[in-house]
Amino acid sequence: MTKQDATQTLVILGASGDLTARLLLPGLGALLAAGDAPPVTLVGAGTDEWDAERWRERVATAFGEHGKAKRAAETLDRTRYVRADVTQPDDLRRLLDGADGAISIFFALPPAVTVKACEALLDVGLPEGTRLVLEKPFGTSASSAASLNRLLTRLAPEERIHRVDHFLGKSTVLNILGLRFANRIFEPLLGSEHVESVDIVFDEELALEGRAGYYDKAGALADMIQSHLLQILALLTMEAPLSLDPQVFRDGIAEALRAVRLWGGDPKASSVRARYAGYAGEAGVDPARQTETLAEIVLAVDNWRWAGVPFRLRSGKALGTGRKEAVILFKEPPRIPDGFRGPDQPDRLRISFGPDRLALDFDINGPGDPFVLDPVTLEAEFGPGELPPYGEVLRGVFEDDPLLSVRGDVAEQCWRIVEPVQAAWRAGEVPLLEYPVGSSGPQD
Ligand SMILES: O=C1O[C@H](COP(=O)(O)O)[C@@H](O)[C@H](O)[C@H]1O
Repeated sequence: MTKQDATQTLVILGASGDLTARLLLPGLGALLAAGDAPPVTLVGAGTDEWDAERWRERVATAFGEHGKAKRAAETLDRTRYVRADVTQPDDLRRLLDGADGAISIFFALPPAVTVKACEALLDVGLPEGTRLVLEKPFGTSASSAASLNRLLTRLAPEERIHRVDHFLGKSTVLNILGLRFANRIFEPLLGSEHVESVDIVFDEELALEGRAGYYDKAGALADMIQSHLLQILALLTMEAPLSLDPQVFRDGIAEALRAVRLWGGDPKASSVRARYAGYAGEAGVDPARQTETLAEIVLAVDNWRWAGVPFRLRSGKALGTGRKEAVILFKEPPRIPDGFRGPDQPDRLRISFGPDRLALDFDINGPGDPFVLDPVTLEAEFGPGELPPYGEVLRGVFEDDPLLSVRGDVAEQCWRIVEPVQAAWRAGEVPLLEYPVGSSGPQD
């Protein structure tokens, strides 16, 4: 039997939630249609009173056209929904009874419920080889992440624990590795000798999209910066790994993040928080909570290569322009020969996360007068990856390959980095600014 023929059971805890419908099931559908997918038995567990037909319809809608592919159609035929309280061992036992082949349990749950479900699983006892797949946010602080890590290691070894960061399944994000480590031309320039600053920006036009229940408790800092943007920062700053072996590669990520601190150590000078006008009145929002919908922090990567280079990480919702890119701004040349005239645009490498594109901005002698400088841009399109990010994440899970999942110590590091900012915000040391919907964010 080949690896592709080995049956898998995917149990989704939190199956009636938004994440399952919006991202997880479409990702599964795409993976099942991709050709080399294993047969997957899908079990959905949630608190809603759904019958089998309602669940099947939900899965079929999320699969869309992919549902016609052989593997996806088989999954649709076999899928079942179980109404369950996933914090109760007896309910969990019922879910796992009769599971085929290797089991993956996906926790699409809020952090507090995830902890309770893991505690209940200790009572159940898991079949050998079970994988645990955990959505972000992984804990709510460095210490809660550490205690969740301790709990998880009582259930499964680290290599079977997949902490999901779907940005690590995005082809452009992964292309940072190819760009840096499969070419000679960029890597020698990446460091404090040549780089002035780095911006990692994920500005969205989207607002809450009916996700207030989750988002209002998380806020932009935890939703985007503590997780996704720090992973991008790690990929941009890590040293060349010896290989893409998960242990080696994730050691590199961990080492990069261990060097990260708040720029200047002062959250008042190095962070901005804001929310869009009208947010407090939206359905499901608790105005007393002071949740930010835009966060910005400046970080230092305090190691030999990057010391002195500020990294600005920013993400916001309901903005006028969806700007999603990492921009590496290079220093001015030491001297431009006398006699050159014209525009002097900064040299920049822009890695865009949607549309997936790479652009290099620099100056050359343009047409006409040879001593007049013209700005030019070299662009390359990446094209989409074979699978959407959640499809890529699930492929890693089914293949027992934790390469694209966040290791336990890394999750703790990411909280360690943002905690001084969270503490200063909670203490009211940094004002909560407001910005109009559709604007470019708070004005200075
Ligand atoms: O995880 C999240 O990511 C999305 C942005 O990622 P995308 O792949 O959908 O572009 C963000 O909108 C959401 O708030 C956050 O939870």
